[in-house]
Amino acid sequence: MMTENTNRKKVVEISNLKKSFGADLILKDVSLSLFEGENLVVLGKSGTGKSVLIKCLVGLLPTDSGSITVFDENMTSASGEKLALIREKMGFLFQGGALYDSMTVKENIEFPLRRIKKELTESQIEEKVKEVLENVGLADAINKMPSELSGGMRKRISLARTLVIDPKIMLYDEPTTGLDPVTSNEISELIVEVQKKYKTASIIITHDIKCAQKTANRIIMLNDGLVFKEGTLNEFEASNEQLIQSFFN
Ligand SMILES: Nc1ncnc2c1ncn2[C@@H]1O[C@H](COP(=O)(O)OP(=O)(O)OP(=O)(O)O)[C@@H](O)[C@H]1O
Repeated sequence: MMTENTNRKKVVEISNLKKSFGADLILKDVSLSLFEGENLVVLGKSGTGKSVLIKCLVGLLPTDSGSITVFDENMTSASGEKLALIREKMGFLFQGGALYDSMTVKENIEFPLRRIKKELTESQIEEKVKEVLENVGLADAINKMPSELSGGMRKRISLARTLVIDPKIMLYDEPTTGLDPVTSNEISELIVEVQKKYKTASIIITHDIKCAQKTANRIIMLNDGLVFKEGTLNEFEASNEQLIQSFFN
C-alpha cells in the first residue's frame, strides 16, 4: 500500500526528540510525522525505545528536548486542561490492555464515555456501547466479565473501550504480542477496519512483521535511538540492509 503524503495534513509532528533515563540516552534524535488517515508502523529491536516514544507523545513521560505537536498544539508545553483536551483525541491500546476485572464488558466501555462525554443521555450511551461492540465483532459479549474472555477478545474489548470516545489518533503498542497467529491476524485486520470506519491516523508499534505487512501504509524503523529508515512496505521488503532483512526474513 502506498500513501501520497505531500498534500495530507500532519496530525502529529515529532522533531528532534531526545529522552534519557539517568545516563541512559534512549532516544537520541527522533523526528517523525503522522499524516491524517494513515497507519504508520514503528519497528525496532526490543529496548530501542518504541514504547518510550509513544509515552512521550501522549505526555506520560517528560522529554529532555525536542518538540511534539499534536493537531498543531505543542504537547511539551501544554499542561492542565489543554493537555487533557489533546489527550482526549488520542486512544491508546497498551500491551496489557487492562480491563477492570470487576466490571462487565458493558461497564468497562461505558466508563470512559461517562467520564469524557458527559453530555450523552443514557440511551445514547447504550447505543454507542452497542455500536462499538459491533464494530469490534463482539456484540454478544456485552454482559460478560473480563475473566470469561480469551486474550484476543480482551484485546478487542480494550480497543472498543478506546474507540468509544472517537479518538482521532490511535496508538497501538504491540497489539498482537502474546496472541496466537490466527488471533493476531484478526487483530491486524481489525486495525485496518478501524482505520476505515473511524478515519483514524494510527501509530502501530510492533515486531510482528505479519501485522506490519497487513496494516502499514508507511514504516519507520528505530535503531540505536535514531530513525534508521523510513519508507513503504515495498521499500523495506526490497532493502539490502542487514538489520531490515533480519526483520523481514
Ligand atoms: N520509566 C523508565 N525508567 C527507566 N528506564 C526506562 C523507563 N522506561 C523505559 N526505560 C528503558 O528504556 C529502554 C527502551 O524501553 P522501551 O520499552 O521503549 O523499549 P521498546 O523498544 O518498546 O521494547 P519492546 O519491543 O521490548 O517493548 C529500555 O532500556 C528500558 O529499560
